Amino acid sequence: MSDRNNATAALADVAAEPGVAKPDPLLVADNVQRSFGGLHAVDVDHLEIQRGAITALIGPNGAGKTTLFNVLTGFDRGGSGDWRFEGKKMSRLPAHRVAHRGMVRTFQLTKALSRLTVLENLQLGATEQRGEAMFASVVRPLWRRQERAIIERADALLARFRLDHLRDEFAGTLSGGQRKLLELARALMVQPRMLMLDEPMAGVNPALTQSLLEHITDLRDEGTTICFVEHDMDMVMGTSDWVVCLAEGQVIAEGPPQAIGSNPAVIDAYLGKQHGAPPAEELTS
Ligand SMILES: Nc1ncnc2c1ncn2[C@@H]1O[C@H](COP(=O)(O)OP(=O)(O)OP(=O)(O)O)[C@@H](O)[C@H]1O
Repeated sequence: MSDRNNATAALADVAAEPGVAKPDPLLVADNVQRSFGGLHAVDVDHLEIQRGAITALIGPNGAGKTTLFNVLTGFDRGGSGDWRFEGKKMSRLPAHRVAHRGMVRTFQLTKALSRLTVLENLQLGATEQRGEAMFASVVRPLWRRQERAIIERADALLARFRLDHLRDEFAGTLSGGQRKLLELARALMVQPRMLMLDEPMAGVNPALTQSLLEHITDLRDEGTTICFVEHDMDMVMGTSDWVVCLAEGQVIAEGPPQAIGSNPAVIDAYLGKQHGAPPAEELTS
């Protein structure tokens, strides 16, 4: 049985209901809330993410997907609630400690990072997420050993993602798809157990789409749990084992991709919005 079949089989008996329990959850979140002034951007009662599966987080523009990612990964510490990773409390830990425990999110390449080389981006990915820079800088032999290990890992990832020929180029010169691969490689520098991908397909040309999809499913097949936010419904339907739909901060539906495409609450949520609504036929295709 392929790993996608394994992940799908593990979820086969799970009811398609918001907040439903999973057989082997890696992440369990309760009462996660984040408001901006009077706006309840995130208000999730209960959410479980199945270990070893690819979970897509969908929803119309402004549904709260990115905010939920930011709160769970410690990049936005203004939220409240209780969430556990491997059964251990993670709520309100700073991002580097969340990453140290194994939950890492990707970031779009910023202007500042564009001025670093591809290799430097990966080196930074290894240290910033670990929060060990200060300690390491006073223990030089240890620092040198770590630095060598970091470069070896970076080179292995560059080869894996076929970016090795771009190792010493400025990241700003990369194409949209190559940037996405670099973002993925940066996150993998710390060998995460759970990868949170924010719009992995945005700005990727069709030539690189398939290769990016294969990298993501390979990571799942190697045992990494993946959760991604994505507007591209082809990717959601073609890649995910489970889909969670947010609207106005709440989980309004979840289930296997085929069931979500025809779920009336999901179609209503998209059609009720002026922007970011995929046509109904895209949801059901
Ligand atoms: N820093 C902020 N200050 C004020 N409001 C914010 C802030 N961040 C997000 N919001 C608001 O919270 C709501 C949820 O935004 P969020 O970006 O999480 O949605 P999303 O589902 O990721 O949307 P999109 O698909 O368009 O990226 C929106 O109404 C947004 O305007």
